[in-house]
Amino acid sequence: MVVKSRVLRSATNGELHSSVTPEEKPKRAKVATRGRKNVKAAAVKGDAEEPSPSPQRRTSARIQIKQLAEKELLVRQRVELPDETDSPSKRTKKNGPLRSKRNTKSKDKAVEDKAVAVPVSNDVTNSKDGGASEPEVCALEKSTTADEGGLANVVEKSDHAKVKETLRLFNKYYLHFVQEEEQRCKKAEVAQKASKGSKSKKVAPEEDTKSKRKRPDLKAITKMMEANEILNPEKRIGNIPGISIGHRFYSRAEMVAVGFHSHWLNGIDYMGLSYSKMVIQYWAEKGISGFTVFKFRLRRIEGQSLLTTNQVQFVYGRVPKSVSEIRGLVCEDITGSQEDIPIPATNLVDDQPVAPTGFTYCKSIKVGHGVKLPSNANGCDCRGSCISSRTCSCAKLNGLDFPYVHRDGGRLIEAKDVVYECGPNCGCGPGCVNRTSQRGIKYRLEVFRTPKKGWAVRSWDFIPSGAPVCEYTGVLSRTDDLDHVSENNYIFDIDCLQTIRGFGGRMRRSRDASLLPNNSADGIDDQRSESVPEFCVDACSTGNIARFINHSCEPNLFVQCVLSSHHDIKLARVVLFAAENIPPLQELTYDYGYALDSVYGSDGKIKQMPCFCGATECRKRLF
Ligand SMILES: C[S@@+](CC[C@H](N)C(=O)[O-])C[C@H]1O[C@@H](n2cnc3c(N)ncnc32)[C@H](O)[C@@H]1O
Repeated sequence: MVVKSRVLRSATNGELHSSVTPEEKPKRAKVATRGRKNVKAAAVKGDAEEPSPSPQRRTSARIQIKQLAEKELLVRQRVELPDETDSPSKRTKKNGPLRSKRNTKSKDKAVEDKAVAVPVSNDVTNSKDGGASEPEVCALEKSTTADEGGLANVVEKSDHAKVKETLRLFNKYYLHFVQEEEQRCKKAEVAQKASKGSKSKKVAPEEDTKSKRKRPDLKAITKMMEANEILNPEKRIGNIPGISIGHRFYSRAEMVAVGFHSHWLNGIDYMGLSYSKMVIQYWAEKGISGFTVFKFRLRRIEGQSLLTTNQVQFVYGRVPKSVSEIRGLVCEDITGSQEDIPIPATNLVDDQPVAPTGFTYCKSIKVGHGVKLPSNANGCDCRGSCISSRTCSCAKLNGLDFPYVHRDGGRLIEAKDVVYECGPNCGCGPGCVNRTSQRGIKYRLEVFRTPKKGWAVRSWDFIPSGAPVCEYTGVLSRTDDLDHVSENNYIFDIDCLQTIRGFGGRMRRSRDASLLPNNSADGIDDQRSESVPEFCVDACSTGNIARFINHSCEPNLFVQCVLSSHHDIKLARVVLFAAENIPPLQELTYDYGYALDSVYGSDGKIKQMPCFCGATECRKRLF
C-alpha cells in the first residue's frame, strides 16, 4: 500500500451556548468562564468575584458610556493602534460595509434603546501583537439535535467545514500581514542604521512608519469584514453552529472571524431590548482591582444540556510536566537522541504494553539503491540572512516573495505548489527564514497507541498554523522497485505534480506564478500523462516520527513539497505543516489522499481499508 500526500480539508464539530439557569448559576457560571484564559474583561472578572445576591445596582446610561469609553481608552493604551486619535465612529466608517452594518447601533443608540449588554465576548487585553497568545477555550454548551441523521447531519457538517475554512482564511491573511509588518520593521531598522551613519536628521524611521503600523490580526479581520468573509456576522444568543465545546481560539481576532465576538476590542457586546428576556438580571459592581465589573445572570435556553467542567477544561487531557508524569510510558525516546527533543512512546491500550518496534529511527532521508540525487542548485548571493525578495534569487523562485514569516521560528504563509528554500550553495546562513523546514523538530511530540489505528502522534505543545512539524523521512526509492512489495503501509509517493494539478479528488492549489524554474504552468500540465510518481520515500524499516502519523478525512496537517538543495520536483522533500492552530494533545493527521477503489491487491481485486479517523466528515474508508 502506498501512503499518499494530501492537502487540507475541514473542521471539528459541535455547537455552543452561553447561558445558565438561575438555580444552577453559582457553580456553572464559574465553570463557564473559568475555561477562558487570559480574561480580564469586566464580564469575566465577575467570575473571580462570586455574583452578589445583594440588590441589583443599575448604572445610568451616562455612566455606562463613560465606563465604556474609559475601558476603550485603557485597552487602546495597551495595544498599539494606527491612529491614536481615531474615534470609534471614524474607525467604523473605515471598515467597510459589513462592519458598518454591524455597527449601525452605536453605543449611544444602544443606550437610548436601554440596550441590555450580553456577555458575548471576553478578553479585551489580548497579546500585543494579536498572534498566538493564550488560547481562549470555548466554555459554551453543545446543543442537542433532535434529528441526529440525514439532513441534520448535512447541516452540521457544512457548519464545521465553514468554521474551519474561515479560521484558515483568517490565519492566511494574518500571516500575510505579519510578513508585511516584518518587512516594515526591517526597513525601519535599516533606515535607522543609515540615519545614524549620516549626520543629516532627514530620516525619522519610527515617525515615518508609525502611521502605517497596525496589528496584523486586526488587519486580517478588517480585510475579512470588507470582503464579507466573517462567518455568522449577525449577533445572536445561543450556539454558534460549527463550534464545539472546548474549541480553543488563539486570538480575539479569530473569535471575530467566526462571529463569536462582533468586535475585536470590546469585552462586552450588547443587543437590543428585544433580547432582554434572555437576561434575567444585570448589574455593575466595583471589582477588587478597582474596575467596574458588569455581571449578568443568564437564562439557560430551553433544551440546552448541562455543561460540565470536563467538557470545558479537559477536552484534550493534560500535558505531562516531566517524564515521570507520563502515563503508559513504553519508550523514553524513540529517536535514540537523534532529535533535539526526545519523542516518548506511550501505550495505555494493550494489556501487555510494548513500544513501537521493527524500524530504525533516522532523522534524515537515506538515498536508496538506484537513486541518484541531482547536483545542488545554484544558490542566492545573499549574506547572513535573506532579506530582500527583490534581490534574493530563491525568493524569486517563490513568486518574488519569501514563503515564510519569521514569527514563531518560521511559519509558511500558505500552502504552495512548491516551496523553494535556500540550500547548500546559497550565501545565507542557517538562520535564514527561507530555511525554515530544515531546522528539525521543534515541538514536543509523543507517539501513542490507539485502539483502532495502531500508533499515532500528538504534540504536547501548541503548534501554530503554518509551522513545519516534520519531514517524511525514510529510504528514497524508485516506485518501480517497490511494486513487488505486497504489504507496506509506510510508502509515501513523491507526487508533487499530482498535488499541483489537484488529481485524484485532491484540492487543487492556487497556481503559483513562478511555478518551476524551467517549466511554465502549461509545461506542468503537459506532463499529465507522465504523472505517475517515479520516486517515493519508504519509511517501513527506516524512518522518523512522520511514519507514525495517521490519516484523517479532516486533517490538521498538510503536505508541502519543498526543494532546498536541488530543483528536481520528482525528488522533492515531503514536509508536513500545520494547516491550522493545533492545540496540545490533539492527534496530528494528514490526508493520505487515496481515491476510493484505487488500491488493488495482488489478486487483482480492489482493496478496501476502513477509516477510523472519527471526523464528522469521514469517508469511512482510507481507500
Ligand atoms: C503510515 S502508517 C501510520 C502509523 C500506523 N498507525 C502505525 O501503527 O505504525 C499507515 C497505517 O496506519 C493505519 N491508519 C492510518 N490512519 C488510519 C485511519 N484513519 N483509520 C484506520 N487506520 C489508519 C493504517 O493501517 C495505515 O495503513
